[in-house]
Amino acid sequence: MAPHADAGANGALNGHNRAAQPQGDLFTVNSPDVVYTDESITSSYVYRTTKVTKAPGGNFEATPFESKYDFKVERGIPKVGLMLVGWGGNNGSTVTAGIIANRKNLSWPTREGTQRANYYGSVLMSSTVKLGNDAVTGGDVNVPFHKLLPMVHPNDLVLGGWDISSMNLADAMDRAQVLEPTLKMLVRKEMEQMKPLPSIYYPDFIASNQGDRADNVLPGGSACQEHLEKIRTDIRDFKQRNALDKVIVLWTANTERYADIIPGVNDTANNVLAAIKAGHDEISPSSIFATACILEGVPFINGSPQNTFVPGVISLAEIHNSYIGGDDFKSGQTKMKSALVDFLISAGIKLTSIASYNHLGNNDGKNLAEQKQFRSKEISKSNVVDDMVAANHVLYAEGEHPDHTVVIKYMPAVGDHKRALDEYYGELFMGGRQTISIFNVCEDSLLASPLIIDLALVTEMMTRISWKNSSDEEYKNFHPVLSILSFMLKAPLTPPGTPVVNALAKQRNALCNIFRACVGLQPESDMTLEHKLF
Ligand SMILES: NC(=O)c1ccc[n+]([C@@H]2O[C@H](COP(=O)([O-])OP(=O)(O)OC[C@H]3O[C@@H](n4cnc5c(N)ncnc54)[C@H](O)[C@@H]3O)[C@@H](O)[C@H]2O)c1
Ligand SMILES: O=P([O-])([O-])O[C@@H]1[C@@H](O)[C@H](O)[C@@H](O)[C@H](O)[C@@H]1O
Repeated sequence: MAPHADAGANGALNGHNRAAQPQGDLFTVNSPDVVYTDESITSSYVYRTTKVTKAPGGNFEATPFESKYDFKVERGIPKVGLMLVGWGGNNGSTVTAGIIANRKNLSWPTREGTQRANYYGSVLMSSTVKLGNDAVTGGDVNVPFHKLLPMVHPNDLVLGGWDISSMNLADAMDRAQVLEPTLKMLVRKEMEQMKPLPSIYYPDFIASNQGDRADNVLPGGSACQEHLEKIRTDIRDFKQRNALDKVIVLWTANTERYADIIPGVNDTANNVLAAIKAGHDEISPSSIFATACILEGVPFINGSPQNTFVPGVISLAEIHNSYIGGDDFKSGQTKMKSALVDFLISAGIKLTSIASYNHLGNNDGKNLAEQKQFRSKEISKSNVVDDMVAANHVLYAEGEHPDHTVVIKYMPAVGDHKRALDEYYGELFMGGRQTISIFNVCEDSLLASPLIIDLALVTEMMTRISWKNSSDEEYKNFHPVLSILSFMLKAPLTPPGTPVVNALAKQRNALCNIFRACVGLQPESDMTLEHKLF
């Protein structure tokens, strides 16, 4: 166990902080509201908001409001398995190779010189957050995001999963054509031993052009209880075989078509379970995976845009208090959009049209070449500006919004190196016009793989955080729908009836400030009054 924390800069560590820091903690919070034990960090937190009411005359009345919450974080770092659905795909094989390369601290020759393994593109592993200001100099003190709480390190993730293609992960890595041969050589031996489990394959849900790789499928061509039970067994076996403390399942398989919402079939938890038992053909493979995970109490995250979480699956997650999250990794073109649109509109510039075109040549692009699968992606890529537009009624009247079009074309020649071309067109002061054109080569799998890591690590961290109203006795989980994951996702799933936030900065702030609250720290306001009030 690490030695006791040194006295803080002001030498004022109180008795609460006497517990030794477990290996890896970068800081302790010196506050009577934060208590450290070897097992947990508990904090009493005042959550300050502003309640707004509309006065009779039409003006608003703003009232500061305080809620008192207690948070508890389990400090012990568990042994975690990450099971990927679609493990043999571009993202699955790339993230696997990346974790192996980091775990072994590999470096390899490239035409630009020696490249070292890294986790660039992971907000947790490669970005920092402001902890506070140096008590002596007043300068900002920034710490790695993943050091805010005692998080699992991605190097320690045990990887497994399923694929309808039987290809081992080394050959899948070759098929993906994402990584340098010099790197592939260094991880090939370990990846050759990695073979995806056979999976559920209902041809109607993904493009017909995917049939040629489906040589690793469970028998039976539509929803059935046997498939549900097989996936549950696979999860339990993987956990037991690897002596894991917990498992997380993440969908990075092909984009499915939307499932029709059918009363009596997938509208309630019981109806979904009954429909699976009856073999109803409108239950998708991804919904079966989600149901299996919920029944096993294993978090399930959807990295694709389809409506895996039909109402009945969401209800099932609520009943079983099991975490789900999604949808659709926010990796390149849309991530840029969620930042740029927020910047432009919050700067008072009236965006009037957004044209988003891209072409790519990987298997994802091949699957999206069919209309039903493209439609799933078009929906997730189109709704990302809604909250930012609706928040600015100075620029936009009720119901008014920019023209917005999304085009995706399959061009095999460019492989995983997706070309995104965007035009943002808007109105300026006194009738001026602005045109912003962006040409963005998004390396699809190299951008998505770190998001898989962030989604897995944040989800696992949430399983070790509980909360209660300060007046309550019992701690409890957050709501089963993990909207805290939104920074990594195009179409964030939120608890029923709650608003969707797409603005990238707000999403990152929410993630950071919730983690800060778990150790009793208020949000970083950026007011820096200490540098203004002289
Ligand atoms: N930048 C990105 O790569 C990015 C961004 C956002 C979303 N996504 C989504 O992530 C998913 C994966 O992307 P990718 O580039 O790795 O695609 P990919 O086609 O290379 O990989 C998908 C894998 O899933 C497998 N598969 C299909 N149906 C399956 C099933 N029912 N069970 C198990 N495996 C199944 C396929 O055989 C394939 O190996 C896609 O849905 C894509 O839209 C990708
Ligand atoms: O995240 P992003 O770059 O906006 O969106 C991407 C799409 O533009 C691309 O066509 C698709 O293949 C990827 O799966 C991803 O969804």
